[in-house]
Formats: sequence, C-alpha cells, structure tokens
Amino acid sequence: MSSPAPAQAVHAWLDVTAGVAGDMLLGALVDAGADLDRVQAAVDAVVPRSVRLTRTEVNRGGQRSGKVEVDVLVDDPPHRTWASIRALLADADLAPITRQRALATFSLLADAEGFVHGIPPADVHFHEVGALDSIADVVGCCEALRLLGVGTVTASPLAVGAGRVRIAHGDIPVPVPAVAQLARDWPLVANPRRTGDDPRPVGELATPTGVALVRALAERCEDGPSFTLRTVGVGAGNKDFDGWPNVVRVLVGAPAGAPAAAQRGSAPALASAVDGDLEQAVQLEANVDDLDPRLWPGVLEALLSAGAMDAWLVPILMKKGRPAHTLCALAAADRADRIADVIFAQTSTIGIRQHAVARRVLARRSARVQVAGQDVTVKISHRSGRIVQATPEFDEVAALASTQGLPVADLHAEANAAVVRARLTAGAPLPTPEVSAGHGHDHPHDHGHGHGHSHDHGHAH
Ligand SMILES: O=C([S-])c1cc(C(=O)S)c[n+]([C@@H]2O[C@H](COP(=O)(O)O)[C@@H](O)[C@H]2O)c1
Ligand code: NI
Repeated sequence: MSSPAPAQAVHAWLDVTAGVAGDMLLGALVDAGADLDRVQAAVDAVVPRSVRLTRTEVNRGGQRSGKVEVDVLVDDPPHRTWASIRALLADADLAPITRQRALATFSLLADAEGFVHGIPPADVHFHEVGALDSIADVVGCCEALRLLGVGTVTASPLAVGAGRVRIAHGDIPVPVPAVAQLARDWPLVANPRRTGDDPRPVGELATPTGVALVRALAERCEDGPSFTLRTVGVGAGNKDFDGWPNVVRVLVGAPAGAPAAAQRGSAPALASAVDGDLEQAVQLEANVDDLDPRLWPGVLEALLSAGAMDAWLVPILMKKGRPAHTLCALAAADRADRIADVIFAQTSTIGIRQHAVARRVLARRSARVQVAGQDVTVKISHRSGRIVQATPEFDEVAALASTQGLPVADLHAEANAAVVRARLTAGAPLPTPEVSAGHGHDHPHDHGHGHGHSHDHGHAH
C-alpha cells in the first residue's frame, strides 16, 4: 500500500449555493465518477446488511442530476448515540482517510446537536432509521471522495432556506437549530426564489448532515474554484422547484500542470494513490501536575467526543519530584484546534506541545463465530490480503458469559478456539467481507434527507 501524499493535487469544490443534504452530496460524488459498489462496500463495513444504495437519474429545474437512494433494510434499527457510532467507525474496515473524514463529520454533528439540546455530544442520539441514513450519507460521501482521489476540498457560500420544517419533535424554524450552529463563520447566500406567485418560503435547503459534511471536509469557503477543471458531478435530493435546480454540484480538478487524472471513469487509478496504511495526524501533549485526578476520565471522554482518534495518560515524575501525568491526544490535523480547546478548557495546563505524526494502521474487517450457540464478532486486522490478528470481541464474550452464567475465561477460551477452527489465524487468507445481503423489504419511510418532504427521521439529538 502507498502513502496518501500523491493525491493531494486533486481538489474538489462543492457548490452548495442551492443548499446541501447528505444524499445530495453523495449523488453528486457518484455522478462525478465514484464507484457506487465500492461506496456500498464502505457503508457495509460500518453497518453490515443494513442499507442499500441505488443510483438513479432525475431532472431538477431542467438539469440532469445523479441521485442516490438510501434504502434501510432492517426493520427495527437501534437508536445510536454518537459514542456508539464513533465505536462503529473506529472498528470498521475503512480506509484511514475515509474513517478520519467520517469521524470528523459526525463529531461536528454531535457537537452541534449537543449544543442545541444542552447535552454532552457523546450522548447525542441518532434516531433509528436516521442513524442508518446518516451513516450511509457520511461514510458514503467520505469514501466517494477517496475513490475520486480528492485530497483537498473547498466549498461555496451556503443557502440554508427559510420558513419552518416539521420534524418528529414539532415545527422548527429554518435554518434548523443544528444547521445554525454548524454554519457559524461560514458565508451564507440569499436563498433561491420560487418562481411565479408562489408565496411559500423555500423551506429547508440545508440539513444538519449536509452542512456537517461541508464543514468537516472543506478547509475554507471559496466563491469558485481556481484549478483546471476535470469532472463535474450533479446531485439531487427530493425537493424540486420550478425555475432553479435544487442540486449540489461537485467540481473536481487539479492545479494547472498537475496530471490529468480526475476524469470520469478514471477514479480507481486515483484511488490507489490514497489507499494507504499510513495516516497523517497530529499529537498534542501536556504535562499536568495539579488536576484533580477524578477529572481525568471525563477529560479523555471529552477529547474522544471532540473527534480525537485516541486520548491517553502517561504517569510521569515532574520537576520538584511531583507525580504527574502527560495527557496525549491524537487527532487529524484539521481537528487540532478543537482538541486544544478541550485541553485548555478541561485541564489546568497553560501550554500544549503539538507535533505531526504518521501512524501505521492495519485495515480491519469483522467476521462472526459461534460460541455457546450464539454469534460473536471477531475483529480481523489484515494486510496485503492476509490476516495479521483475529480477536473475538471481549465485551460480547463477557455479555454472553453473564447471560449464560458461565465463567468469562471459559467462554473466551471457547471463542478463541472457534476463531482457530474458522481458520482466522495469522497468515491465513482474508475471509470474504460481511457485505449487504441487500434484499430487505420496501421501507415505508422516505429517505430524502429533508429535501422536499416532512421529516421524522435522519436526525440526532
Ligand atoms: O429530531 C431532531 S433532534 C432534529 C433536530 C434538528 C436540529 O436542527 S436540532 C433537525 N432535525 C431534522 O431532521 C431532518 C434530517 O436531517 P439530516 O441531517 O439527518 O438529513 C432534517 O429535516 C433536520 O432539520 C431533527
Ligand atoms: Ni430527535
């Protein structure tokens, strides 16, 4: 596998002047050439057999647009908190850059919803179907960007809409509260106008998931891109107006002189340039000798909630012989400011060291084995198509031991034996991934992400 660096020349500019929702951006990225089967595989890696993505084409205000339908295949999907989605993303068999971008997006979404509802971000919950919708949109967009080889992203000013929108909790004003939080410090543009005598306001043009994606992915706002344009993708949601196309556009290009690679259909070649096991990150550190030790678990949790990839403490002996701790947090470079904010806000340190690090991560995949008549997840880390390690999920084994009244150590030994019997041993070839069986029922819900319909899912709090 190669390092991510060569792909940095490919740039995407997101045109969100008509608003943005997660499915609209996904439609635009697939329209720009990202392979939908590979996008589906990434979503399956996070939530196996739960969501089916289908590509269609529609017309919006006279423009042909790509559209990705998100069908939820399970009957009673669970409510999920940001903490549980973070764990799913951390364990999934995703490319490092896809994981980083998806974690950053959900972290912003959880911060915004947490602020709006006055609760800690880790406790923000995503309603049943909406959790799967959001995972499909966020992971799908992040993987699609990777497949297109996109290293950097900018975006246009944003239209948020006007009026009110009906959600599960009642009638709320547009921009909806989470969007208002997420759009802070981002230029907004006047909403497109309905044509004719239609007096209704345009409604919700930007959804929380869509704006979280823009804010997590785009490094800054630009009125237009300055590059050699290679590919254009157009993506629609459900909402359709006379007189103006309700679409997100993605313009993919490269600085003049860069290789002409980002053309429709050439995405796989670019993808290999970012498909690597080296992740770029920053590490922030502070030595602290005067914090009440009871506060440390909360600090670590707050750092993970703010999007740190990892956070830990190292016991040290400081000057004057004082026992103390080094607080360490690892994060994507674009999260460093937020991580520093948390450290300054929640600890007594008045300084932070920060340095760039590269971390080498094994790709992961999961499988299942039978233990005491029940399925237990096995986390498989792999490299070049071979298993490096396969470990039964300890928490699942412990839960099973508790329900069956058996010693954890015995069931754990049994789980390890089942892993060996299933030939999930170091050096063995990688088993087939758990992919979408794909054939659930037609789901009654509308998965249009707030564009043009009343919405009672797809949201978090
Ligand atoms: O149900 C809740 S808590 C909810 C809160 C908010 C806030 O802005 S706060 C917004 N919504 C609406 O849910 C849909 C889906 O949005 P996605 O981002 O998941 O596509 C949309 O209409 C939001 O305005 C729900
Ligand atoms: Ni809600």
